[in-house]
Order: sequence, then C-alpha cells, then structure tokens
Amino acid sequence: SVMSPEEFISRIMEAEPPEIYLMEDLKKPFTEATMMMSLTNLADKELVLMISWAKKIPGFIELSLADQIHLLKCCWLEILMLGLMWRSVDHPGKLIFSPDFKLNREEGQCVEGIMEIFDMLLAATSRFRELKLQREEYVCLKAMILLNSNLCTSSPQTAEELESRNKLLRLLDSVIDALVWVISKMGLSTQQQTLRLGHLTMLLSHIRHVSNKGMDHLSTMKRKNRVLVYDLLLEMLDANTSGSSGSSSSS
Ligand SMILES: Cc1cc(O)cc2c1CC(c1ccc(O)cc1)=C2c1ccccc1
Repeated sequence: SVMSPEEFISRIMEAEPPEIYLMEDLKKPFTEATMMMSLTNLADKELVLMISWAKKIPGFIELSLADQIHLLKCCWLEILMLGLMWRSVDHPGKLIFSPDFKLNREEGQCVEGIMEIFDMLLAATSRFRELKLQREEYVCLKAMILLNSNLCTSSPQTAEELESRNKLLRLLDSVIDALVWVISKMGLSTQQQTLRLGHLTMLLSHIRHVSNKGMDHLSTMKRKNRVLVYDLLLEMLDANTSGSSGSSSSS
C-alpha cells in the first residue's frame, strides 16, 4: 500500500536525530590536530545516529542489506554536511557543527586546505538561507541524498539486486512526491513551485561536490596521520576511497 506524502513526511520528520553536543572543553586556538579530532569525535557520534535515522525511513529496511550498507557508505559525508548547513542556516559566516562547536571560516586556516571547503559549505548554506529552506524540505532532501546516492554506480545483476533496485526507485518516487507536496503547501503559484523544486534539487549536486572535496581532504588527513578515525568511520572512509565493498559495517 503506497503511503500518502503527508504520512511519509511525518514519518521522516519523526526520524530526525536529536541535536548532538561535542561535550569537550575546546582548547582554543585550535591546532590542526585538535580541530580534526573534534570533527572526528562529533562525526563518530553522528554516524551512529545516522544509521538509526536511515532505518526509520519508510521502506529503507526492506531494501537488501547490501543496498542499505552501500547507500550509507556512499553518502554519509553528504548527509553530515547537509545537516551542518541546516544547523548553520541562521548563522551567516559560521559553521555550527554543534551548539558547543561553532567555527568561522578564519578558524579553518589552522587545517591545511580546509578553509576552501568551509567556504563551499558557507556558500551552499547561504543559498539555503536565500531560498528560506523549510525543515520539511530539508528532511526530504536528506532522504533524497541517501536514496539517490548509489543509483549511478554498479547496475544490479541478481534477481534480489533487481528487486531491491525497484524498491529503491519506488522509495525515491515517495520522497519526490513528499517534497512536491511540501512545496505545494507554501502558497506558491504552480510555476513557482516547479522552479523551487528545481532549485532545491540542483543544490544536491553542490552537496555531492563539497562532499567529494571533503572526502579527498579527510583521506589526506588520515594518510598524513593528522586524524585518528575510529572503526565505524574507518569503515565508511575505506568504502569511499578504495571503493571496496568492504565487510558489512556493524549497524
Ligand atoms: C570540511 C571537512 C574536511 C575534512 O577533512 C573533514 C571534515 C570536513 C567537514 C566534516 C564534518 C564533520 C561533521 C559534520 O557534522 C559535518 C562535516 C569532516 C569530518 C571530519 C572527521 C570525520 C568525519 C567528517
């Protein structure tokens, strides 16, 4: 039975993870090591919540386990970055990683090469501010990022992969329907609704771009032993760098 867009929206709004506090006494000014360690500690906590968030998206756990794992491995940094942009949307010039961990672009100077990526994150955040992104739109975009993340990779071979791929495409239909429904409630003309849908989905390619830059930067940091990544993150990281399917992550 196909779920109504209204029901789908309330389910993914319910699924939203709670706000995370870093809960560290940040020794400022940052060094490259302390900033990367704080980012890693925060991300590690967020990844645990991301896995339980994904499992609350209607239909996600009906996908094959291989698809569930591969989708999360493909897009985890995109989802972390979209969440960062959402938290930062009302704080121009600042990146609100958590309520107790806010950075401005200048603080990016202490990690080689990160300021350029901070600027991309701030630019995308400004675009969301311009568009007056709504929370309901944000949760739809986040689900779209997860469900859209590996369609462009390996094509399905076995019957099970084919079935899971079809479920995934139906799931994407539901998210698009939900986003269209949310936009239709904003009192815009039909044409304005179409344009808004276009602008929001075009932002997804910027998020993919910033995430790829971040992934390269993080891999360099890891290679230079500038950052210690814990097992779950290591699992996610190795998938994106070596592209290996890797063993299933403990979810
Ligand atoms: C720009 C940049 C460069 C980089 O090398 C690493 C990261 C980032 C952003 C970022 C991030 C963390 C938490 C968030 O909620 C949102 C983004 C990370 C990061 C760090 C360690 C582990 C995982 C991700």
